Amino acid sequence: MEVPAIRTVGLTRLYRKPRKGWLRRRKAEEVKDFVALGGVDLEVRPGELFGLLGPNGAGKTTLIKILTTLLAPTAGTAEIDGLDVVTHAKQLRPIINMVSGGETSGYGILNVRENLWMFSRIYGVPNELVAKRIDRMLGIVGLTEKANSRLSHLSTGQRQKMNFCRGFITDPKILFLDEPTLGLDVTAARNIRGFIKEWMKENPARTMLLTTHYMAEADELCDRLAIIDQGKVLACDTPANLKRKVQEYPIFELSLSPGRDVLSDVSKLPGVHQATRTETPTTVELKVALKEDSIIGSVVQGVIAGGGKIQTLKKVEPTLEDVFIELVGHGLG
Ligand SMILES: Nc1ncnc2c1ncn2[C@@H]1O[C@H](COP(=O)(O)OP(=O)(O)OP(=O)(O)O)[C@@H](O)[C@H]1O
Repeated sequence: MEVPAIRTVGLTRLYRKPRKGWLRRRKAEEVKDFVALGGVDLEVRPGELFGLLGPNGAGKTTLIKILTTLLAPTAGTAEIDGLDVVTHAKQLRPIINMVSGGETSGYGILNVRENLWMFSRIYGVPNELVAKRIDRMLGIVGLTEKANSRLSHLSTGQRQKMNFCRGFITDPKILFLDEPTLGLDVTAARNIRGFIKEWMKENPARTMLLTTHYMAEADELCDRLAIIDQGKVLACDTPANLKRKVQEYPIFELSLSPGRDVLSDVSKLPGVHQATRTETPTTVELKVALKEDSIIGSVVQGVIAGGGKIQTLKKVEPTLEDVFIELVGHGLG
């Protein structure tokens, strides 16, 4: 039987949250446990590019930290390539690597090439391979010109690119990417997504677990994904199957001029399954999932009666955000 690349059973992590006055009186009854992960069961197959999609605070980083042996679970088990993250941490560390968006790793006084060389050698990458891999990765992220610049002289985005390189140069069997495109410009993020796909195709034995709260990124990259909120997995499937689940409700997007909030009026109309509102500096976007197409007539009337001014109206295909809204009743933002 195939050994799963990642397997968790009832994985739970509590954080001790000090209540007010904790510094003065640290009594047991004043400390309340916070459930960051509440019994997560997951199985990722070898070769899969698996996504974790969830809002801020959902538990994604906590899960990745446990899987990469940086944090101990409170209960449940987690295995990487058949090795338990607690009892076999030492054996599994050489086959994994992790990139965390927004993380500042490396030494400021070393330049980019020296930092990458150091991390590769710590992992035991043969010296003759290191230079080649560093050059390739720097080229991919567009950092070749900064190879000899000190880390402390790089911008935040450039450091993030170096972090990204660091994750790949050890050629891990299982790679964890926590928000890899966080804070990167559009072109850099696109290049990185392209490289992620290419890297996975290069060797079918590689597995990747990626967290993101960019839905388009999850949709574009992931073979399967788990939607996670408040420490629980709400759904787990391919992006296409997840979207199919919400296809029974036609979805319309109305762009309105800023003005009175008509969301609650629209939500109460018969035949409206879900309604959400997003504000941009110039417009208000109203998204409605309806029991059937014909209901849109009463939605338009309801918006106008409520004082809303409609700029555009279109029917749209469901996105992963619609799946998320269906599952938790609000958007990811
Ligand atoms: N060291 C800690 N002590 C107490 N609570 C913590 C700690 N680390 C995380 N938490 C809490 O656990 C929950 C999950 O946090 P986590 O960082 O795993 O979320 P996330 O899904 O990665 O969020 P984001 O997208 O914002 O990075 C949050 O409510 C957070 O406040």
